[in-house]
Amino acid sequence: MDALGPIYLGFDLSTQQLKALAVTAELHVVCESKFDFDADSVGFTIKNGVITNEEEHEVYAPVALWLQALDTVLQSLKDKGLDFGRVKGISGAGQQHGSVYWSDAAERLLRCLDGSRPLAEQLDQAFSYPFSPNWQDASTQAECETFNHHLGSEDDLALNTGSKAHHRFTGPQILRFRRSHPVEYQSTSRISLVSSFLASVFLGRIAPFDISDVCGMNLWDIKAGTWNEKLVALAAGSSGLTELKRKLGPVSEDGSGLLGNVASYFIRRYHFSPFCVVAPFTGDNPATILALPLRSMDAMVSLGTSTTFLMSTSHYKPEPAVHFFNHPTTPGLYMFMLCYKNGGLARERIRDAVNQNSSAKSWANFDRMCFSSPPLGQCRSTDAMKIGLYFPRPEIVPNVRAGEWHFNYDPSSGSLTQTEVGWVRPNDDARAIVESQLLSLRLRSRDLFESPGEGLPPQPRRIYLVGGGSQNIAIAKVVGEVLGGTDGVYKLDAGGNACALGAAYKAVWAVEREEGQTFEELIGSRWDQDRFVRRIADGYQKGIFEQYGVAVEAFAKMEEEVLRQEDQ
Ligand SMILES: Nc1ncnc2c1ncn2[C@@H]1O[C@H](COP(=O)(O)OP(=O)(O)O)[C@@H](O)[C@H]1O
Ligand SMILES: O=C(CO)[C@@H](O)[C@H](O)COP(=O)(O)O
Repeated sequence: MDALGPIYLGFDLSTQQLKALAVTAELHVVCESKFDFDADSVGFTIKNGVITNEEEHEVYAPVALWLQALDTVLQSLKDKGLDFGRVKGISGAGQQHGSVYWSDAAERLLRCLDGSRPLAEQLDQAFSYPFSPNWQDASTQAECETFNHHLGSEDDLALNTGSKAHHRFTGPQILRFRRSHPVEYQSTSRISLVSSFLASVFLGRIAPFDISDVCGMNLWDIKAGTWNEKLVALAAGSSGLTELKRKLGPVSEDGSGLLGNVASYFIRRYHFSPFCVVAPFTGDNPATILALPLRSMDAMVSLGTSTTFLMSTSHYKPEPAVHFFNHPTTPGLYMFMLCYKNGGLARERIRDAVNQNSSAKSWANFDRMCFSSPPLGQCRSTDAMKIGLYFPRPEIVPNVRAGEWHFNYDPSSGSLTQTEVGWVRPNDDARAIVESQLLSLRLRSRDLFESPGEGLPPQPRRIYLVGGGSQNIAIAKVVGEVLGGTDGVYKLDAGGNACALGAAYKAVWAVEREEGQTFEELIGSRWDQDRFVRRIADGYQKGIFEQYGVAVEAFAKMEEEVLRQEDQ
């Protein structure tokens, strides 16, 4: 490793932590740090990084918490010996959809930051509202209904903006914010996404939206590359389209178009070079697909607080069950995504139940149950398949209330019964929750795949696991069994966080690319496959994959049944 060469920083401001990571121009990770919101913050009443108001289905986070996290994480990188003077470029990622409401004083306060005092203290007056709605928020059902009908149907909205209306998407959230906090809305000078908020702090002025993250708002017309004025006007209401467009500000259409130099605060306090530049920050999912040169039949499964399924594709085929975003670096490519609210925290609940709710947070018992239970709880092929749904929070796909459901499916008769007969709970739930989350991914992604070779059923070529849950080999094994993957299941072995890594690579590319050189070309040429990824589980296994093929149909029936019960 070149001890004096340039360094690039990547940040990930996600639900439960702020992570930071430094790489060399050769893509080697040299330093990492993280700030866990629950464990490390001082003065905030939060759980899993957020505040929940069950009555209103609101979930939100205090913006000041993130400022405290940023100073602490930078100090910790410094304490670990990182020489900020070598940092040539910074990029980052934020949990998607969350909005930050800046006050009239924001630009002045950002411009005049004093390097001797912490950010949180100085930016206290920079916000017209102190909280950011979190992606787990489910308070905007009425606003979503309005959005879905505004262009015709939810299919029309999906075609235009890449997604149908979702509770967490920023357009419906702004509409609700304006209605429920009219005074604060009025005194908002600018609105940022979490990604552009963090970029703004580094820049010392409010940054534009990123071309990929802007697609998580239900406001951006992806094909036209402009705001959809009908939708912006809907969110703006009588306060006016022009005013909301001013609050939203510009969109940075070039994923590599440098935003400017780092603010003097960081030069004085942490000794950054005045030549260090800030590249656009993007959403945490778009940044995750930049952690490796992803090929078209590869899939990524992010096992973070949310579970997401990500692919890079040149086909734009939005429909209400899925999401399409602009690719964060490459015009003409898109990111396909499925997103589930009940990911890591839902699995943790089963882990805790298996541990008999002791204070031990070990995954060992959960993993043992996953390894020892047969697929779908079937000891013999004539046994019923055990399938379930595990939603401690209201779910996104399908849009259903919080709850837990258990079913048995008889493959020979095709009959599905809601029952716990034959279930040994909570032990059987360990494998069943992982299977349930993966069957939903398989159901909704299966049309994207072609057969990878003669005699093989359509499936991904390679599956990459990222996020906190990717450390879990038992989960990885079930991933290969349910989703297949002719090349196997892999884990990133370069640094603890794919999303921050992707952001750091984005900074490398933005600064070092030659004229016209794409992200995939530059990162592909420096990518060291043997060092950066590790095969952790088998993928396609003939017989088991087909068994789950039957279970996918049962799973679809189960969802229909639960939705039918909801409608009654
Ligand atoms: N060994 C493990 N097995 C399964 N899940 C794990 C393991 N370690 C961490 N996790 C999960 O990872 C989640 C956090 O993932 P992370 O990607 O850091 O989240 P986020 O980016 O959303 O803040 C936790 O909620 C936890 O459930
Ligand atoms: O809402 C979405 C994507 O649409 C979530 O994926 C958030 O982007 C937050 O993800 P975590 O990294 O915190 O799980």
